[in-house]
Amino acid sequence: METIYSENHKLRDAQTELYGGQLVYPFERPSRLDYIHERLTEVGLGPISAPDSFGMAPILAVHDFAYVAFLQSAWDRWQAAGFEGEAIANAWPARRMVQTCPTHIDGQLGYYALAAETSITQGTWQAALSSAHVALTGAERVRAGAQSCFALCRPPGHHAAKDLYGGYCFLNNSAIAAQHFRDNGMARVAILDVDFHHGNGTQDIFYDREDVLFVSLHGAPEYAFPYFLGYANETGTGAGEGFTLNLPMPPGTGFDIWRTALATALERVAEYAPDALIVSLGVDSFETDPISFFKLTSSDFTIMGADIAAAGLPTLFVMEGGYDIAEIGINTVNVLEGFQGH
Ligand SMILES: NCCCNCCCCCS
Ligand SMILES: [Zn+2]
Repeated sequence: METIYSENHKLRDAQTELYGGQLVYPFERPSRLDYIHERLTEVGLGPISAPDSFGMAPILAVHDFAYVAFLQSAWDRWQAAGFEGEAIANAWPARRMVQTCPTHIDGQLGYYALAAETSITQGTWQAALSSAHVALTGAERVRAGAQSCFALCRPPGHHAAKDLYGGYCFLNNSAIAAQHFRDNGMARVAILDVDFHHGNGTQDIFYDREDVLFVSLHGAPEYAFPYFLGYANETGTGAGEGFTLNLPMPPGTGFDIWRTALATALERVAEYAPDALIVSLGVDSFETDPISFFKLTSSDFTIMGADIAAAGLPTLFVMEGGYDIAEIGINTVNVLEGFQGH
């Protein structure tokens, strides 16, 4: 299986994350991809190729123009406003307040942020754009006939909505790839999100549409970020009714239960009969992930890959989360090796 990868991810080098009332070194850090890259090379999964550029059109096919303009200028405007630290949202349009975008950058951060843990820094925009181009390049490989491809994306994307960032995400790489498939001849695309966290952004982007099926396995929102989306009763709206399937699971869930949910998810995908499958591949369902609460083992990820392969669909894997850094390489590549059958 070919991997698409760019060193540009290192431009996203935030030094602070708000966690437990402290500013800590971010869980979503550049070294995550070093461990995956090292493991890919170690097992010889396949060629590792640089992304092509796709400009801004595929980004703007998913994300609002004003939101993209905000992302592009936020760091410079934050610095110009005289703030010392990294750009972190701290005021939101809460209940019964107006959803009007303020002029000041400090207000705009809160208008566009869904969570406070994710800072914006110098290079964040460039890294996010490059990450989307990694996903688009992988999509092009699948469109050209590859049975599978791995888009080693960083920063991740599945929490980002058309006009929302947070959960370490700025541009929704999987959604951008899905829209690219739709804009280039594919009638139906399925997105399977196996990251521990609900892909609220991906769900939101396609929620009223029947041409993209969204299925997610995740920590129950009563207990897990993003907390405010991902319930089983969210099934789509309008034309999209029935084209969102959420499979939330409680703290402590192990692979026996998780795999049953995967089977349910894949049944829905088979019934939908898409032209391609995009897997939002987060491996934070791992038993010792520091910010999650599922109990999958490294060998479970191999089985996960094999189960997904059984769907028999052209498959684009898009890297999302995974924060047990020492094990992220093994766990991620186990999925891909399991998918390939060895
Ligand atoms: N107390 C946990 C806060 C989690 N904050 C964001 C997690 C984003 C995961 C992306 S895959
Ligand atoms: Zn996650």
